Order: sequence, then C-alpha cells, then structure tokens
Amino acid sequence: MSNITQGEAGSFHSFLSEGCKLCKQGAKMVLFITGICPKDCFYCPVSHERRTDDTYANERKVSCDCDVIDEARQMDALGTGITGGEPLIRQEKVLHYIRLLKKEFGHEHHIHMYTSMTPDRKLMAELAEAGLDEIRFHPPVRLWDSLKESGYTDSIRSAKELGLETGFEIPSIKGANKVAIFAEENDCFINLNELEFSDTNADAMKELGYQLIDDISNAVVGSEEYAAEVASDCQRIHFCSSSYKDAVQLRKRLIRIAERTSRTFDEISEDGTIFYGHIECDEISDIETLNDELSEMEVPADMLEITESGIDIAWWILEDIAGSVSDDKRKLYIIERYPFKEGLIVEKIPL
Ligand SMILES: C[S@@+](CC[C@H](N)C(=O)[O-])C[C@H]1O[C@@H](n2cnc3c(N)ncnc32)[C@H](O)[C@@H]1O
Ligand code: SF4
Repeated sequence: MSNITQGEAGSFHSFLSEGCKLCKQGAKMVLFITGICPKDCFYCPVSHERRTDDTYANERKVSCDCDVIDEARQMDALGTGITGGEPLIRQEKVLHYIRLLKKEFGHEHHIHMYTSMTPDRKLMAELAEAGLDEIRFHPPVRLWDSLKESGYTDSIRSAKELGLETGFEIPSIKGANKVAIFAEENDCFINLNELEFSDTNADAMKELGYQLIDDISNAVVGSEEYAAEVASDCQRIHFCSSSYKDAVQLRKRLIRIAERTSRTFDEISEDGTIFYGHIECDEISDIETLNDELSEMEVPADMLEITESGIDIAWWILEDIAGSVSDDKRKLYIIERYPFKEGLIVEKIPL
C-alpha cells in the first residue's frame, strides 16, 4: 500500500521535515545565495535573470545584511530556506547569513539548505556550528546509479552525527526510486518535487518528451503518478505538487506579509493581495484641497494616506463618497496590489 496520502491542496505526504512544516505555513523566507551552479541539470528551473552571483531574500535583491533582516521581519518569518543556484559555492556567505539570522531571530529560527554538493566533515561541522538545522541533498541524475560509491554517503553520515535533520530533495522523474531507496537505507527523508516546466528548461524537457499537464499548470504529465509509485516502498517521503507550491505556500507567505505591512484601511484578500481605493489628482495642488474635503466629510485620518499622485483611502469609503469627490481633474479607482513596497498592481478598477 502507498505511504503517501492526499494532503492539503493536492500535496501528498506521509512525512514532513521541520522545514517543510514551516514552509506549509508560508513562514519560510527564501534566501537565494547565488544563481551560479557548476551542475547542468536538464530540468534546472533557475531563471536567466537569476543566473548571476547576486543574493535575494524572497524577491528582494540583497545589498546589505539589513535587506535580509528587513525581509524576514516583513513576513514575520519563522525560518529560512537557503537555496540557489548552488549555495555552497559561496560557503562564507552561507555561514555568514546562518549566523546573522540565528543572532537576530534566535535559535528557534529554523534554517534548512538545499545543495547538490557533498560537504566534507569540516564544512558540515561549520554549518552545524553556525546553526544549520536541516540539509536536503540533490545528487545529479548521472550519480543515481552509484550513490553508495558517491560522496553523499560520507556527507549524510557527518550531517546526521552533527544532529542535522537530513534528507534528499529531487524532482519526481524516472530513476528517483533509486534515490528513495538510498535515502531509506541511510535513514533520511526524501521529498519529491513535481517536475515543472520553466522558460529555462522548456526546450530540453520537450526534446526529452516531457509534456505539460494542461495550459494553466507548469506541471509535467506523469510526475505525480510516478511519485506515488516510488512512495509505495518508502516510509519518510513527501510529494510537493506544483499547484501546492503556488496555491498554498505562496498565498500564505503573501498573507503573512500583508498582515505585517498593510495599512488599517487595506483589505487583505484570500490570495494575500491588498485592496484599497485611490483618488488620483491631475494637479498636485488639488491633493491638499481633496484632503480638506475628506476631513469635512469626517473621513477618519487612519482611513486614508496622502501619496505622490493623490490619496489612498479605504475602498468601501471611496465607494460611498465617489459622487461627492468626483471631478474632471480626478480619477477614482479600486486597486488590488501585491503587499510589498511598490508591489505589482494586479488590477486597477475605475469607479
Ligand atoms: C533549483 S535547486 C537549487 C538548489 C541546489 N542547486 C539543488 O539542486 O538542490 C532546488 C530544488 O529544485 C528542485 N528542482 C529542480 N528542477 C526542478 C523542476 N524542473 N521542477 C521541480 N523541481 C525542480 C530540485 O529538486 C531541488 O531540490
Ligand atoms: S544542481 Fe540545482 S541549481 Fe544546479 S543545475 Fe541542478 S537544479 Fe539547477
């Protein structure tokens, strides 16, 4: 009988590592150390724009430690997932950020890291000493037939001896069963990612015969079914579906950010976007006049904010007073926006 069960929003699982539990709550910040990676996986999803040596905390480009701290605070992160590219080609950076995050947010800030490399005992000890809690190995496909003879055996042993939660994370493609068996033999968990198309891997994947499930998903036909097959022989396995990543993790992360950053009059949607009204003034001098009009109408001060182009205001108030503030030199909108500073506008509905 299969060990994977239908979980929330299409995620199949029977085992969740600590890092996965926090990710499920949308509480993990993604710290992308570098876009550089010496491996050349045909399915690599890292975008062209990210294939530089820059660091990102979620979507924010990092130019100082404060960017990392601010981003973690903004989403009230309970932990961080360190990824890339290959994070360990910038070992010092990885160690620095682990120490920084632990110092700033305490030991309970959970940190996991993805790597396709095989850190030796010395590096693993430094990572553990700095505070790394969990490590997920991704051996390149060409090694899947000879994992026992590869460096992964020693790295796993060191990681486990140093007290790290240790596992594998690979895409769910043919051959993944070999990694799953190796994980089981070494008492490690394994996460199978539903294989996804991206702009960077689409040509290679098409050439190898992979197909999209449908027009609206990036997931590949058969990846989920294959994970179910692999899981029948495993105890500590989790399948992370493409829809789950988008629908649950991202949405919950946006909601966390919105709850921390929204103004009293922003309405947070179920998707984690915010809704508010905006009165756009053609002339800067009109903003002051408009503000006076709003106070005469007794609109509470915490229900509006003056901006460069006009006044943001609770959308439900704007709907009520639209007739009174309308004028040839003003445009009225209800705006839906991502909850970041200057976040992308999803929709701008004229009133
Ligand atoms: C992009 S890699 C970056 C970190 C590191 N280089 C590694 O490979 O673990 C992070 C994760 O992406 C997953 N992954 C890679 N290509 C994928 C794809 N096309 N679809 C879904 N997951 C993928 C791998 O399973 C890996 O665990
Ligand atoms: S190891 Fe990770 S980052 Fe490197 S090519 Fe493979 S999937 Fe991409």
